[in-house]
Amino acid sequence: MVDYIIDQNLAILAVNNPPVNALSHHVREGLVEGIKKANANDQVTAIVIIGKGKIFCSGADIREFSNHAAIKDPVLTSVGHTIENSGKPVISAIHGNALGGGLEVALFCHYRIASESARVGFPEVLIGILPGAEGTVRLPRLSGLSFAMDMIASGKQINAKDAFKHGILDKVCTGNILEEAKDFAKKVIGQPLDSRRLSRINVEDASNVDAVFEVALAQVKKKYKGQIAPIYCLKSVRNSAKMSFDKAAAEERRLITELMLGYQSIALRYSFFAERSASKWRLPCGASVNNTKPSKIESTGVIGAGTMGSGIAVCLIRAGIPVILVEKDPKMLEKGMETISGILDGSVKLKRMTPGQKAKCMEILKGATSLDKLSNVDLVIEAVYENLELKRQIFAQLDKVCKPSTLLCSNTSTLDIDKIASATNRPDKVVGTHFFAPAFIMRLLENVYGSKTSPTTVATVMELGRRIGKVTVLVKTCYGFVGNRTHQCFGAEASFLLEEGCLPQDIDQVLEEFGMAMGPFKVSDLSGIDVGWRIRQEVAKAAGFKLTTETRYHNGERISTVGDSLFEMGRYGIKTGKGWYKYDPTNLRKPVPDSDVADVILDHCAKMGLQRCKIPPQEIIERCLFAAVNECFRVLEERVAEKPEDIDVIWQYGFSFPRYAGGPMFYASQVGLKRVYERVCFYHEKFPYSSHWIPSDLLRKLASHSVEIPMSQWKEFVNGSKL
Ligand SMILES: CCCCCCCC/C=C\C=C\CC(=O)SCCNC(=O)CCNC(=O)[C@H](O)C(C)(C)COP(=O)(O)OP(=O)(O)OC[C@H]1O[C@@H](n2cnc3c(N)ncnc32)[C@H](O)[C@@H]1OP(=O)(O)O
Repeated sequence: MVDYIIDQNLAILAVNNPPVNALSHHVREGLVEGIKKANANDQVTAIVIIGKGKIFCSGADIREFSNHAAIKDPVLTSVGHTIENSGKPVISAIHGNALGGGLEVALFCHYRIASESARVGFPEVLIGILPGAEGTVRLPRLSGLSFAMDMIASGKQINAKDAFKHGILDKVCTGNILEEAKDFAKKVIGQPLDSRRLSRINVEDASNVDAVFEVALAQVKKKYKGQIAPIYCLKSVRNSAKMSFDKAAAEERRLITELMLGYQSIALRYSFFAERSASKWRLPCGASVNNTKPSKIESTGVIGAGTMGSGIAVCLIRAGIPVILVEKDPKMLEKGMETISGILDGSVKLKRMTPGQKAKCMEILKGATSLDKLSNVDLVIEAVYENLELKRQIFAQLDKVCKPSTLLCSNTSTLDIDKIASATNRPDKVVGTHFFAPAFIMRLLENVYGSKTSPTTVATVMELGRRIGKVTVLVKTCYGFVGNRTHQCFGAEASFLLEEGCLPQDIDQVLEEFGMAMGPFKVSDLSGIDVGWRIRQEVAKAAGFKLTTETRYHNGERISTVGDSLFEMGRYGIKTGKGWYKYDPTNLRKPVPDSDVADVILDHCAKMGLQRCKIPPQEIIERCLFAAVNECFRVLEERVAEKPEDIDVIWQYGFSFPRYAGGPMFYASQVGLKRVYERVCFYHEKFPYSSHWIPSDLLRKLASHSVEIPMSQWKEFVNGSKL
């Protein structure tokens, strides 16, 4: 796992642990052996540590952390001490990335050089820990306190040029990194090493540490609300200036141990792997990412120049994929093109894109008013409003107009893909591509297969998601798919809580304190109360009844229409300056609780004869989350989602579920399924008119076991395969 190569008078230690050169046990062993061997060889005058493949080193092997008691010697700090104490100079030669423990290895070395394109960083905070092999004690000795606090607490990666500027690197190389490392090594042979050993030098500006810490702490608390690790990162860097090197390193060890055993880090490590596992799709027929090739997509069409269509077009052109945007009303088309241009202008303003890049994007965007213009594209995404008949008409027409190989995708957020596909003669090439609004910002893409969608079609839209930078999850068709179907239960309970005693701000506050980026009523104001109203009207129409503000039940199912009263008052949310909250036109980001809304709610309750009472925060959390969790288990049971990780990724990226709480499925696993099941049964008894409280069979089966079944085994209980 570490290749030992002698090249003239140099020993080259090449870390060889694909795919990302993580510091697994054998790598750590190999580094220690290599350093010792090189020191014992009189012919060797200097040592170079380099990574094989595309990367220097991605850091500690995160998988080892789940069984940290079994982490075998040598641990990374003793590897590092062997490197630092080497009597011969050790140079790290960085290309690709040096992350976390990988950067720590470099900081143990006497010299660090890197390719121009290399990036370095301490992403540990993103998995809820801190750099635990003296990174928090060593970095400030090179870069100063303020920079170290920012870099470690944010987890951001910086490029080689910036790393050089901040003292982390000794040289930025333009040529072959190994050749440059060899030349560099020859120049430093024989030079004294003590001043190059970071454990022997002091932190500059140590006297300022408390002031620097307070400023950084205030920023971190605001930016990473609710998260523990960023604060511990700052504390550990502060220690580096207040204590001896050895004492600060021992404290760092104590802090990382505490973090690693904590709930947030366990959830964040789970989230890291869940996100990666989502891309490993598999269909019930056995086709999977490993055995199915995507088709080539070189041109696309997007139908509908409204908010969604424009947003989707931005995602495609930003990735260099040409788009024909079709909108039958020329004025709407013009407006859509302007919206797209405006979105890209925003990116230029934020320096996420140069004006030249914007111009290139606009060059590959064409407008059209007829579907005929899509005859030759490889893939079409329909993004018209949510109406099954309209979508079926469009798909039937596309089937006639487009070449036989064109994939036909719908951005429907709820409708059955099979019903759309059956309007065509190519149901194998019909698939759902459900973007979340605003499509050019939200990273989630929920791809939906129908009963006839082919593996190649699935592979193609999964690959398209990757190409446009989305976190892409595959699910099976059903009403609302995974995201909206499970989130609807969450929203329904939030509305019922309004009818029983809460105000919007009470519910939002509790759920924000739980960790949601925004409570459901702030989200509703942002997305538009009119949008929710329209969806509810469509659903009622499809179900054959008229929904009014008087409706309380349909088919024995409780319905809350309190939001519809706001719609009727023209309170659509931020866009009208009033919704669940009121907004000062000069500060639309700040929702202000509105006594008029309280009056509407109280009035609604009085009219409906609903008794109000005080509802404790714990009930708010349970009602919203457990209702969703129960539905998530049903989704798993019906194999709408293939694995619990897929559901959690959808909630994190679609509904801002806090990553440090994992997702509804992970959360349920931590609460304990027995407890979750008991509470679902309790609410089912209390609220018999909400079918989302009917306990899921899968949840019942799992909860009936005397020991908790690990998440990785839940799938085995689907379809009665295990009892
Ligand atoms: C109880 C107390 C005990 C205390 C013991 C404390 C000991 C502490 C000592 C040292 C501590 C050091 C801390 C660390 O170093 S933590 C790790 C920090 N590093 C990271 O977080 C990097 C994470 N990885 C990435 O950001 C990316 O993977 C990247 C390296 C940029 C590559 O990206 P990309 O090319 O897009 O590839 P993927 O992300 O898809 O990854 C490919 C596969 O590799 C797996 N992977 C990646 N990094 C790691 C890793 N560090 N450990 C294990 N596995 C890793 C990833 O899951 C993919 O796997 P698969 O293909 O199976 O999905």
